[in-house]
Amino acid sequence: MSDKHPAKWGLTPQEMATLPTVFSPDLLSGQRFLVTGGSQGMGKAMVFLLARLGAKVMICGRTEEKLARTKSEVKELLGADISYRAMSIRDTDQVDALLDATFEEFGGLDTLVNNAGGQFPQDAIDFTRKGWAAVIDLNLNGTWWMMQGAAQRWRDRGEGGHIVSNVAHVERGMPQAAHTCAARAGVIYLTRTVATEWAPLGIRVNCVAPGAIATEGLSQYPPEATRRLGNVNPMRRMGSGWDVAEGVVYLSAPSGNFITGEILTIDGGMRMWGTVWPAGVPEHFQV
Ligand SMILES: CCC/C=C/C(=O)SCCNC(=O)CCNC(=O)[C@H](O)C(C)(C)COP(=O)([O-])OP(=O)([O-])OC[C@H]1O[C@@H](n2cnc3c(N)ncnc32)[C@H](O)[C@@H]1OP(=O)([O-])[O-]
Ligand SMILES: NC(=O)C1=CN([C@@H]2O[C@H](COP(=O)(O)OP(=O)(O)OC[C@H]3O[C@@H](n4cnc5c(N)ncnc54)[C@H](OP(=O)(O)O)[C@@H]3O)[C@@H](O)[C@H]2O)C=CC1
Repeated sequence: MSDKHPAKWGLTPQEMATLPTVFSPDLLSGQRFLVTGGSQGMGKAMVFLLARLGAKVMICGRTEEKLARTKSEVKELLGADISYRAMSIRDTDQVDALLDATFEEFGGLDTLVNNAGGQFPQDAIDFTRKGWAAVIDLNLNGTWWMMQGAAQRWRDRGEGGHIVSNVAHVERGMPQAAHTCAARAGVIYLTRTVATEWAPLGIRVNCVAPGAIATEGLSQYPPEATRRLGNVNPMRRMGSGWDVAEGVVYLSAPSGNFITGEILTIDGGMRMWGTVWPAGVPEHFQV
């Protein structure tokens, strides 16, 4: 298990179109979703599942080509139309434009999924200021601009909504990813805070916290690190984007109506046992 290293990470569109789901096909009929980073990885699995359950979906990402490909795959395999907009969540003007376009096209929004994010593996002691700022800006600031912008629009329209942010399992820290650990901890505590502030507005706010999940995003990690990823939790296998997508649906559908301020951990038990070491295990920790 531990030395599994596929040539290509992630689920195929055909798998996402046919994987079994516990949810009924019309569960999200008429529900409107915005998924940031919906063009690959976990975000794309969410898009396929949401579309299969009848939701209207808007996605965004920086690369138009990947967004257009996802749209055409969803159309071809599911017969569903999704919308997209190329943008960066780090740019506040682009965040406003995306939210305005989504509310206008769909006549409102029911769930915002903050999934876009990422980082590079490095020892914290070597972070440059630019590298630190990039990871904080993407994962903490970008996520916050999306959260606040959606909540302001819901408040102004007198409507409620739901926010679910894809963070990471960070309870025991994240060696070689301290920047993203700090940013994700920030999102978790923003979630726990505004879940109370925004409850009177009818806005629920939650997170999903994945462990090691097989997605295209892992291709930017060194093989000596990714080879170990199937061995960093008690189940001794990686999760898939589908596992996380089903968690997002559980929180967003009526099953989540009384859930707010929650962090749903989807990690095969990694919070109890296993360490990722995304840049490779340092000599001191080798056993
Ligand atoms: C933890 C394991 C489990 C998790 C797995 C996943 O999340 S899988 C999902 C994984 N998916 C993703 O992560 C997807 C999204 N991630 C990204 O787009 C990038 O990782 C980003 C967040 C750094 C933004 O990048 P950008 O270019 O748009 O941003 P920018 O131009 O503002 O700042 C760039 C600066 O960042 C620095 N720097 C960058 N790389 C390295 C490095 N290898 N080494 C060292 N430093 C590095 C460097 O300072 C660089 O400046 P320079 O030296 O060029 O002047
Ligand atoms: N895979 C894993 O094991 C784990 C992943 N995570 C986190 O979960 C989330 C999803 O992970 P995963 O599916 O693996 O990631 P991927 O790298 O496969 O996908 C990331 C998505 O986010 C988009 N994106 C990146 N930067 C921006 C930006 N500035 N603005 C808008 N969109 C952006 C990407 O598109 P584009 O590049 O075109 O912008 C892409 O669609 C990320 O936050 C990740 O860090 C957390 C724990 C574990």
